[in-house]
Amino acid sequence: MSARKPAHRQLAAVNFPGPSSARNTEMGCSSSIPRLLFLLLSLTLSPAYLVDVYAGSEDIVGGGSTHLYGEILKDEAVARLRELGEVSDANGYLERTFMSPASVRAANLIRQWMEDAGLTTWIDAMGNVHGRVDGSIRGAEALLIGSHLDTVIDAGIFDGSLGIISAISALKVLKETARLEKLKRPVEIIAFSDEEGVRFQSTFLGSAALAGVLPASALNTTDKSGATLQDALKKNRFAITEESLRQLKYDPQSVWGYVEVHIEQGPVLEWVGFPLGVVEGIAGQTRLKITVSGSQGHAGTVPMSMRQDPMAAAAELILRMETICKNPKQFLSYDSQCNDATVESLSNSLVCTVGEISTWPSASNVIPGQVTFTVDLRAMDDMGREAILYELSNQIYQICDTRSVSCNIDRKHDANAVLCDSELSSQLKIAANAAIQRLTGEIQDEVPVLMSGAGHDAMAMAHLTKVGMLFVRCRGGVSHSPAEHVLDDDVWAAGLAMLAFLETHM
Ligand SMILES: NC(=O)N[C@H](N)C(=O)O
Repeated sequence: MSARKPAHRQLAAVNFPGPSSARNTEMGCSSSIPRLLFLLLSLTLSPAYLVDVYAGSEDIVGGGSTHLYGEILKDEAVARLRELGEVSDANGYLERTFMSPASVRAANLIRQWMEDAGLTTWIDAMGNVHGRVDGSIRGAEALLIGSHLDTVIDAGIFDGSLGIISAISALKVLKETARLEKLKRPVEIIAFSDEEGVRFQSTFLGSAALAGVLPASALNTTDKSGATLQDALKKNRFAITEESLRQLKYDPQSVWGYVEVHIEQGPVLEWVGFPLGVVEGIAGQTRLKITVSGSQGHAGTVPMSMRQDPMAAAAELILRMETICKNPKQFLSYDSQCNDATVESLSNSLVCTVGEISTWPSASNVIPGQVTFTVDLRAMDDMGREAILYELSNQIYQICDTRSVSCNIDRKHDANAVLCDSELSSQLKIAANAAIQRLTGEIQDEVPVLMSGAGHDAMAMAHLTKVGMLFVRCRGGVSHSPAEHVLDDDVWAAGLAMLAFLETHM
């Protein structure tokens, strides 16, 4: 890896607390929910507020005791998370992007663990790892459980991996207790090959292929080195063609639903003192690549008044974007598309980020000829997100005109907001409550219900089937950072919740 790792500052990611019951079925202009209200309510109601609910849990439940399967759901799961966290393409930090050597090693490791849990395994043409056990009822629809094996650059070890490992552990418990064959429906764990979208900028490659929403044109998308997605797969002996991509799509009739466990990546569960939460919905997202082209020149000779400097233009564009995203209300005109509800929803959920920027030719004594940067924009309200994108584009073109540089906006990725299935969510809530009760020996308040600001494979899988998600508390809400941390006991709680959920399918 060429980049040197800089010193880290910790920043908490943000998820949006949601109301305590699943009901709002519309993500358009009318989806206005006072989300902070729920958080405040939870803070008042929860006796465990800001308290580690497992303080002293070893005494209460006897760490590693058989009935709570601590050896598998906690000790082994944590050891595996650490082992997988070492599988990296970089020296000294975690980086595992789509089809990299480390991601291939990770896929093989996960496959071994799936086999150890008694599952039949295979790796498909998009590099997704599958582990499946048949159900006792012939022809029953399958329960799919998944998360992703790829990571961001300088990642934490729980993002994605926790969902895969907690599911494998829960199934391993069923195997060890001779209950695997009691499952009525087939259960299939899928470790998706790409969710972060770091290499090709188009996220959910693995899950979108299985859901049948990855267009054939995606095979020609290029990474920074100019390699296509198809090349990247071919290099690892996955001979994907348009036809084989089509064949990856699951028949919706053969699938019962999709469930995903994931770290929260935000601070709410920690605030309210719960290890687990149920996800009500996931924010929609758009990724843009903006290219600003100006006039390349000598840093010492071109007078300031004669410059067409794309770097200064990019700086202005980025600051304008920040202003719009901080105050959407000031920039949107109210019409039938954009009413009070949309604006309120945007005010609560809109976030915009420039995470990557590059310049050409990138030398201190050269006025750049070109600057390219990414924009990641998310909101719970899809119409509101469109309205912001429209406003942002207008402002970008205006600024570029004024500065006599040219701008190109390339829309690299879009995913609409998704609502989790209410029935699946209640089942997950019951499972999470059961897990917490079994671990603490106490009856707690109901597990919280949250909105997710982060994107998940569940967004792609929602095109195929109903989806449900369980969040796991992480320290300080920090994610996409090596400081990401989940308590061992919370890993245990996640495994127990998955086990309780699987037991309802027996
Ligand atoms: N869970 C995640 O971090 N997912 C995405 N890749 C994202 O939100 O960008």
